[in-house]
Amino acid sequence: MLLQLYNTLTRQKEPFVPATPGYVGMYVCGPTVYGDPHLGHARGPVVFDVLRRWLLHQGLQVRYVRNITDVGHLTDDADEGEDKIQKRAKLERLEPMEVAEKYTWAYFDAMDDLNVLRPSISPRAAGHIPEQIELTQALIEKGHAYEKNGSVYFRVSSWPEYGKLSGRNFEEQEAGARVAVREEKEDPRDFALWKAADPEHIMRWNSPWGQGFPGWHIECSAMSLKYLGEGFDIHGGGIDLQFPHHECEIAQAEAAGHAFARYWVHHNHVLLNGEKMAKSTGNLVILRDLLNQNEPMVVRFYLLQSHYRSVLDFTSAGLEAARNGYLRLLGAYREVRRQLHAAKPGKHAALEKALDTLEADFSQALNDDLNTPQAIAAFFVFLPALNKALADKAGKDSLERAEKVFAELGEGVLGLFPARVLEARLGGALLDGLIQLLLDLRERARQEKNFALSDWIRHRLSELGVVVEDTKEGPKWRVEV
Ligand SMILES: Nc1ncnc2c1ncn2[C@@H]1O[C@H](COP(=O)(O)OP(=O)(O)OP(=O)(O)O)[C@@H](O)[C@H]1O
Ligand SMILES: [Zn+2]
Repeated sequence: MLLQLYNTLTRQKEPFVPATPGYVGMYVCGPTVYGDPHLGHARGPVVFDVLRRWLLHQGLQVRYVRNITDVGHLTDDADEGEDKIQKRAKLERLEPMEVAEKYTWAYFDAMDDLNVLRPSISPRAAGHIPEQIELTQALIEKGHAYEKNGSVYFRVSSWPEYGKLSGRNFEEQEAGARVAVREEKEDPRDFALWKAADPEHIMRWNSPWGQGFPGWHIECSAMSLKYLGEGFDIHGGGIDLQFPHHECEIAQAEAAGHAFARYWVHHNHVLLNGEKMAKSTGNLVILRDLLNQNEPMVVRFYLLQSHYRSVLDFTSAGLEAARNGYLRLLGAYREVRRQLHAAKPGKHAALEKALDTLEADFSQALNDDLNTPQAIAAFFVFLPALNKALADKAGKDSLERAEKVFAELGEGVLGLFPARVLEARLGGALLDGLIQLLLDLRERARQEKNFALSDWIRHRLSELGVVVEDTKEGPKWRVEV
């Protein structure tokens, strides 16, 4: 395995070696489902989707867990404020779980449109309360957590390694705990594992410490360990989660005696007007609007055109440029598929050579810390040679190989060419109507026993990639280009 990944924990690129040969366990922090996803929410899922697809392409088996936070994420990261979902529920006059359900599906729908493979497991925090209580109990037993007035806090002073992921020193950790430091905490850096529920708090469960709800960080430690086991391979998320969220996840798991994630991969932010796109500030582009107004693959292509560790400042001009680039690649892929129908056997030397280069450059790019812009660039370098070969009416063997490379790398790994896009019926109702007209003509020719004409119509359609099948219900057609 030649993949090098930048590991936030060691602050360097490292060769990726799975803990168990042949298998990869990967956990990515998912959304807190209290509002419509924005474009920023799509970046992580798309980037980690390509990582997952690249690992699958190497023949590895991947278990990919991406959680849904439906409880415990407060409006203030420093353990204060209201539960984000409960707050939204009051505004929308819904049950908190109705809010969670509504926005979970909005998120999943957007991910489907973006051709993001569904996770192997999408665990919900509210469905894993016993696991979170158990981990909290283990931490109390080991002296790394304490109960106060029905809430439980992690005792940061008992865990010297706290700070190793973010590199934050003592003062900087305190700064993270800024506002309204609760008097019941021994140390301002301590963070909640369990919170006692105020009388008006709706989302509450029984626990050994009375009725309450889990802290935000504990769900990810509990659920990743449950589904991926000790010392699992990759943990991902946005860089805003490095501190405190991921720092706390590590402390909770390791202080309880578990080996935790080995590679920490963090993607950078999508910006709007130079500021982080964020729900809480309203500085955002709603993902659904973008997907309705644009071919979702253009949005995916746009996200992959920058390296995941760089910021991506969203502009309409940038999206427009991505559309042009994407359509050039898609057009070339479609033309390969179209010419395949009529191609004669044989190889095209220059195309073969260009394919060798593309495959080598593509692998090198993705193995270098998932350099998707470089991998996409390899396709653009390939285009002139491909277009020349198409103009030359290249032989079928080479065209088949070109098609395979588009299918396996362009769709299989980058996820840019789902069947939906390849088979899009450009022209919609008019095209449908015209094809139906030709099929009706063919039917008439057959009734008049003019089989030469009916076969000729069918043949000409098939040259255009329209495949006609005679069924009991009459002729059916589909476009294969
Ligand atoms: N602008 C952004 N660019 C990239 N990733 C983002 C952006 N905003 C949020 N994320 C990522 O989306 C995931 C889910 O975020 P979450 O729903 O928990 O809160 P949030 O949306 O970040 O809240 P807010 O938008 O108010 O900052 C996290 O991994 C986070 O890093
Ligand atoms: Zn998490």
